[in-house]
Amino acid sequence: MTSRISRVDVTPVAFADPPLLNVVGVHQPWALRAIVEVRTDDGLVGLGETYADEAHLARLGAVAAALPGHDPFDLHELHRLVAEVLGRETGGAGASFGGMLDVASAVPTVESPFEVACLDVIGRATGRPVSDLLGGAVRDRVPFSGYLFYRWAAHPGGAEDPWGAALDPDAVVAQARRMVDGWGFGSLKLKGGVLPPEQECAAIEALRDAFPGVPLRLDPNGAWTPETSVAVARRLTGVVEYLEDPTPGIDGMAYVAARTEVPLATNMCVIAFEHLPPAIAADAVQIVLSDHHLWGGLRASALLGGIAQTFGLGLSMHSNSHLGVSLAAMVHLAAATPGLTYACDTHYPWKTQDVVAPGVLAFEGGAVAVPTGPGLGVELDRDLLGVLHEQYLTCGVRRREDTVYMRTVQPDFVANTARW
Ligand SMILES: O=C([O-])[C@@H](O)[C@@H](O)[C@H](O)[C@@H](O)C(=O)[O-]
Ligand SMILES: [Mg+2]
Repeated sequence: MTSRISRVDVTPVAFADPPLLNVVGVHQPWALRAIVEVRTDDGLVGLGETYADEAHLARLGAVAAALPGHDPFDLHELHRLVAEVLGRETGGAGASFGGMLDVASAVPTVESPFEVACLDVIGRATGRPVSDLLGGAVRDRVPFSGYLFYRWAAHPGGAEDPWGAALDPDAVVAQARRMVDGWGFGSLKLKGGVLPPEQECAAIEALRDAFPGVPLRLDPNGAWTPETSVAVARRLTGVVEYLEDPTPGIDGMAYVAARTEVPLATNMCVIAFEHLPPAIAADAVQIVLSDHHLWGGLRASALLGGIAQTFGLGLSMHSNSHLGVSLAAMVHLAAATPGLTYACDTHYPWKTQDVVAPGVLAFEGGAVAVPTGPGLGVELDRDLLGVLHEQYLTCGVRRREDTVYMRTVQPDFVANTARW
């Protein structure tokens, strides 16, 4: 008998998030995610994880309601169904995530967690890890970079966590030390766009002095003008392995790229397949950060890997605040993508709660071993899922709003890109 999808659950969850600063503001006390469970009539359950802003949740719910009766192996049909449901529900509107990432079509972001969950089902049905379904793992451990943030010691009115404030080079180095000692990261990324570029360059130079030979990245999320970006690139030539989104847009990045030897990376101006031709034609970026949540799932991200290789682009991986289901999916994808040669980003060390049972995903030497069990290789802990869902119900946060939250502290805060 062909297995059919019998039920799909989408559970919004909230987990405590520290006050991490970025160009659009500051992380709220709660980060939201949605956990997708695809059940089949032969008793399998596949997992996916995605954003949980209200509008996204409504779209996920509409697709979840349409999935029962469909074949979990038929991923082309899944794509067609998502496009049909969203066309009906939203007229094909785009979507926005966190004030930084705007996509012209919501289809890829909505399709992604269902595709991951179906691949988890297929892996469980066939007894093969998801990395095998993507062509096979070319590495058995996936290296990640330590993701450093400028941050406050505590949320307004909240308790301090063990990390403390980080608003100058010494504190950034101390944060990096904690990341390297605790997780073993062999490369470091600083989220910039928070302080004037001069101060962020000084922090990178302090990291270079404290961690000689460790690859470094700076990502101001488009906070600088093209001219400022060129000046920063000149200063940090030979210091950073790449500059990520120094300035907004393909044209701005192309202007900078033509004037520096420092490779430019992006998870902002190339976030969908239609952005690749103009970016490649303009030679705007040398490295694309893939992200299966945004690009339409694991197979679409593997396709991106192939296109990147064809056109000589490097490949790295983008992260947003996430839990263990996403980490497992990221690890399988990175393991099965030969051209993904840069350490992946992850926000994982910043969270203190999860929904997956501990044990499978562990950082050793800054890398996570690729799970070898069937599917994603991780299981939901239903008690933890319940706790994080309850937190969602009571926390009051319904969408990521870094700028709105920042204005509760600094009313005149302006979240403008290219501000310096
Ligand atoms: O978590 C953050 O504040 C990051 O700034 C995130 O929103 C970005 O999407 C991301 O990590 C990036 O690399 O641009
Ligand atoms: Mg980035």
